[in-house]
Amino acid sequence: MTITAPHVVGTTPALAASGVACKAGPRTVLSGVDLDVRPGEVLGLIGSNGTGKSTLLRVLAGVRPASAGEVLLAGRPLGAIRSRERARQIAFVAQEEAAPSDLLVSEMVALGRVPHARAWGGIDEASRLAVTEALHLVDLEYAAQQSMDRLSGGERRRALIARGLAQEAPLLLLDEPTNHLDIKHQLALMRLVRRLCRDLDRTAVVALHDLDLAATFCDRIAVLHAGGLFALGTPDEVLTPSVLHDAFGVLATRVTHPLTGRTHLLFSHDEREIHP
Ligand SMILES: Nc1ncnc2c1ncn2[C@@H]1O[C@H](COP(=O)(O)OP(=O)(O)OP(=O)(O)O)[C@@H](O)[C@H]1O
Repeated sequence: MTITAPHVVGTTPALAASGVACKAGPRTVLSGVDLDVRPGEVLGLIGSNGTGKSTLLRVLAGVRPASAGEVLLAGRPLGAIRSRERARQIAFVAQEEAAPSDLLVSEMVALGRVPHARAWGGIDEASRLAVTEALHLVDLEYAAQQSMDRLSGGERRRALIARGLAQEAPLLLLDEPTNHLDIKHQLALMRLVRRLCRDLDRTAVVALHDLDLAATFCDRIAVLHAGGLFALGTPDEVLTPSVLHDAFGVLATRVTHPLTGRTHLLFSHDEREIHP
């Protein structure tokens, strides 16, 4: 498999996992995961259903303990960082979250500012600006004064992402952020993540099912399969017919977009893998 060197010479990884394992009850879901996330990169996390993408993101975010191994945040053991400090450093947007329905959208997004708030302090000007900016970035300013329970599925998703952006944390961990989004907002969101990392010193790990989005917007891609890290490398290195067949059981063909010249993937079933 294409596993690139785990250590980045001369640069402390923004996030590093070494030998990470995680159990769900008695079952080991993930084991032996070694992964460095380079400052400023967008790292895609792909794999078929149940291969542990969400589990790994939760361990990297510090909201689920590893059963073995260690996670380092900018060189510091994650477990040694207090939760408030961690929340200033890591914005984690989970795959599914029941958004509080009795809040206005702007109030919900302002929850992202809690790690920055002073005790007993109200929302300050910096936080107000961060909330407005986050809503603008996800194209949801128009809904700021709406109740959360009035939002569509895609709007709710964008509101939760806005809450993560309002945290202004250098590390973004996004679990299938494009779920529920229409194609325009999927592309806009991934372009935003790309821009935040390239221009604004953020680093992102993004679990994705859409392999074309992963190919287009990620610097590197980690493939999870069979309880571990199966492949890691640039999209060209990793999104090969061979890796995709092993990891997803499908046949993949690379095609060149006639207008952009970019490589895209077409998929078909491997007849041997189809179950009646
Ligand atoms: N709290 C839990 N209790 C029991 N099993 C769990 C728990 N959390 C995760 N698992 C199991 O761990 C495995 C990995 O789940 P996880 O949600 O990390 O996969 P995933 O790659 O994110 O899947 P998907 O693509 O479907 O979102 C699955 O088999 C799941 O059933």
